[in-house]
Amino acid sequence: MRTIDWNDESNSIVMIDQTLLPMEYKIIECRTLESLCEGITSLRVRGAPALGAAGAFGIALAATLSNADDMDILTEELKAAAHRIKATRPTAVNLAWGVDRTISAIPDAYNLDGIRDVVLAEAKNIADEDVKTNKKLGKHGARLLDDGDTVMTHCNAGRMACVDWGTALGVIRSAVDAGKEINVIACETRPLNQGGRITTWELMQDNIPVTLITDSMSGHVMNNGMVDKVIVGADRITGDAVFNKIGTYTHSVLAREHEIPFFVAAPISTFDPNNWEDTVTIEQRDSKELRFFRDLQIAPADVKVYNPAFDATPMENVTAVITEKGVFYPPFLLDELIA
Ligand SMILES: CSC[C@H]1O[C@H](OP(=O)(O)O)[C@H](O)[C@@H]1O
Repeated sequence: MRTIDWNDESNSIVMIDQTLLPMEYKIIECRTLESLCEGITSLRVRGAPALGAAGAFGIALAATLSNADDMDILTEELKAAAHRIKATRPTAVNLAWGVDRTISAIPDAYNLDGIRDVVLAEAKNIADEDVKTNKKLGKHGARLLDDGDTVMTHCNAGRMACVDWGTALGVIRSAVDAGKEINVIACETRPLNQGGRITTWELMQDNIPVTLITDSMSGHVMNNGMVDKVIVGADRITGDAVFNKIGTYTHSVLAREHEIPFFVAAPISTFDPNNWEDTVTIEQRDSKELRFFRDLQIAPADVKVYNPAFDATPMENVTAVITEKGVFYPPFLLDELIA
């Protein structure tokens, strides 16, 4: 089962509900645009490439559900759906990229059913391409890892953050496939613990050795020579910064201090040449995520909370960016890289 897919029989979106992992593996179906948007905002589906596919399938779902009897009306409805989907999470550029690329297929249609067909075909193309892209990216990145390396990662940039295979974990999987022994240190990644819940679960399923640590331990493990390389995913890459899960910046500073290579693995669709660090919106999430873990209260119910979902890592802290087109070493010109 891919992380997210289209069900041709019910004309709906199916996805693994990641909020339940690792305790429960449950596949859910989104039959309405609102249920998809809820799934995105609640992180039932999450991770930049997976959000790209979710946005694309969201347009296909809106087209399928529409009762419009006119191409222009349907087109306007899909543009409204695009706006609604993009509003769910502002930082991961892939969400808007997947929506916009699917909407851009509409002019290829000659009638109402044609619109429904072309947007669904484009969404399926985006999903299929993501898997191929991650495998290419993984092979490029695998050459940067040495046999016996211990690699630290943050959050989840595995197959659950993509349609399949993964980006940061895709590099690790490709290195293991190439016969290299790789040990992973996974940071739990508060407050939603994508690392502790999902990365560990993925790697244990693949029999890749993984050790879970708290985010606050990263300096200690680096200072004690326990980390050979750091590899993370990304939600948006601008010319001057990498936007990724909160805590990534901290690890990058520590890696630089300890002269440990800090790699970012991301497809070209995560690159954003139109923005800079100071123009990107960082998603602010609900205070409840810090006051409670699931239903367990872990802080005063009325304590003031600051809960940004992402931070910005300056490109000068990044050793290399790994993409499906190859490995790029900063400083590089974004326009040339994505051309
Ligand atoms: C391969 S992109 C994964 C990227 O997305 C995650 O954020 P979220 O779990 O909030 O969607 C995190 O930043 C990962 O590095």
